[in-house]
Amino acid sequence: MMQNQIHLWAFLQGIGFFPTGWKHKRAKPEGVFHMDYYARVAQLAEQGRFDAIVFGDQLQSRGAGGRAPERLAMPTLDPVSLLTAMAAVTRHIGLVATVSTTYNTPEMLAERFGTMERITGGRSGWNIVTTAHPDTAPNFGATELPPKDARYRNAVEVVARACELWAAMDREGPELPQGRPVLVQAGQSPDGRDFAARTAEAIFCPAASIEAGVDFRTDLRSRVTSVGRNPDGVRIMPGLSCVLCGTEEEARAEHTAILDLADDALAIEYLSESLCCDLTGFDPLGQIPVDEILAKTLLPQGDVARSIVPGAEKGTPLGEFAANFMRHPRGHNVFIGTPEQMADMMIEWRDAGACDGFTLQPSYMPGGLEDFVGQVVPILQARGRLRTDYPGTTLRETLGLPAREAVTA
Ligand SMILES: Cc1cc2nc3c(=O)[nH]c(=O)nc-3n(C[C@H](O)[C@H](O)[C@H](O)COP(=O)(O)O)c2cc1C
Repeated sequence: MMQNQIHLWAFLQGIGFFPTGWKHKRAKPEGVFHMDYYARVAQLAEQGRFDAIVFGDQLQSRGAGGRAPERLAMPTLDPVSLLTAMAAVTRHIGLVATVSTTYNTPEMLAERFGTMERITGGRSGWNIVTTAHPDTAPNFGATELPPKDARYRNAVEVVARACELWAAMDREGPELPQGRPVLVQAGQSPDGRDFAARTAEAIFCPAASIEAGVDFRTDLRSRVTSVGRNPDGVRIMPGLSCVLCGTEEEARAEHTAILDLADDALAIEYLSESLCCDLTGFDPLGQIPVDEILAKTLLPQGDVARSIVPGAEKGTPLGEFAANFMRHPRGHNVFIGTPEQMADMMIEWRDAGACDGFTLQPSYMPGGLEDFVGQVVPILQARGRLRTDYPGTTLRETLGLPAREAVTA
């Protein structure tokens, strides 16, 4: 395997990572419910020699917080079905589906991923989440989510049981190509990191700076070591979005132009969604309605207060606050510059131990992915840091992971 290889994943949810990305002239929002769009982007990611494509899940009720899906263009398609369909038009790329342990039984999980594993010829991965959105509980006959520590305790048992079921399927034959899906995780809290350390073979995380990446990876690797696992058996893949142009100045102007595609209404919908509280009836020129938000939000009040009170104290109008909030990339790294500079940055992060690779979140789709594959991938390949072909047929081989470890509750 090449030295300090950069792994690449593609997070292709919706029409791009930027909330306004779907309004970009090179976005294709009309494609999001059509297979030819997904075929095209899957083949493009494979052409760029990405390890895997990842899709999230959203089990909460739609319309939460006043969101209008047609405006934000973030459709929720079932990730297992979607990725299995993408397998039919690709040959090597891995397919990582996010599925919750809180609202699925081990038997359902074993069946779905067992099918995906066989149908994709060993390219399946499971991004294990416990579901954090409070609007989900009513869809499953409950009033509230279980507390986070209970969700993670349950997740350990669910994953261990699902692994037993895959082992049984494998024994009964025909063998599962990888024995089980590659196990992926995306939790950030101490409970989430401990869970990842016990189970995950790859981790999708935010890291806004190289220092944040080094801190996260160092912490995770030490947690992995302390449970007796090999830290080299875990790939850490922070999110990375980008705006690329021929010069840095042009890229900055393009970034501003994309953000400026938002109007007050879109920004307030996005804020409503993020705060789990419908603000669409409030005047964009009025004050931030702190008391109403804290009374109505479904999220922990302390977290919400931390994000809105400083703006309210400065007297920032609601519309302006919402527009600024949209510019904040949820803790992920957004690179703005030339393709050469982006390749330099990626190599620097990898060599500093800030990551094993990146989860690309194109700012708009499919144009953002086309630019990355056409302009950055050849530079990384020319510098010997990105593969020019796949090493085998399974996702485990592509990730260069060591032999599977047992997962026990
Ligand atoms: C990059 C990233 C992607 C995530 N994707 C999903 C998802 O698709 N579905 C979901 O229910 N949770 C998702 N989560 C949420 C986490 O799995 C987790 O439930 C949440 O971060 C709260 O747990 P924590 O406090 O341990 O981070 C994601 C988290 C991160 C950091």
